[in-house]
Amino acid sequence: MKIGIEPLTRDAFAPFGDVIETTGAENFLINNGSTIRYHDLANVQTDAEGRVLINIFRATPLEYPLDVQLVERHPKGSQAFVPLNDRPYLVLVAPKGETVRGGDLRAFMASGQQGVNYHAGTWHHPVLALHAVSDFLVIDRGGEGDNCDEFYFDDPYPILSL
Ligand SMILES: NC(=O)N[C@@H](O)C(=O)O
Ligand code: NI
Repeated sequence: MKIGIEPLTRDAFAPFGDVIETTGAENFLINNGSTIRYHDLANVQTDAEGRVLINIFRATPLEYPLDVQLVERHPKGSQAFVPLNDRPYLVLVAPKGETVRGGDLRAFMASGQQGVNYHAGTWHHPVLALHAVSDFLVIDRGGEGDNCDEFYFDDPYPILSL
């Protein structure tokens, strides 16, 4: 069984987190009218013991069709990915919960102008670059304690083809 790949929209992604893009975003002029501020695009979450990190992930594309072996979640905070090379990439998520059913997996094609912010606890596949090594600005939670739960499927599920 293959997952269908959906276009990434705020509404479709709402159960999993935020879409970071200018389209449809609240915005207003600042800097004496020379700059548009696209305001409050994502809910950055961290626990009291953590702090917010700004990172860059340089991701190498995996082999496709992809055997989805695992998803992971970060219970202590959100994790945002913003593409820096204007290249599309894949987002693979599943609803919060203690286990993941393969049938609950959702795949989205993100454009090079769209970032995503996984809310704390959202199951997701590690970053899925396409076509070429791609850089992502990543905003997530740093600090003490384990903040990465992994869930492995009994069988690679499902084949994700492009
Ligand atoms: N492990 C790590 O920092 N990366 C993953 O969380 C990911 O979502 O790519
Ligand atoms: Ni992650």
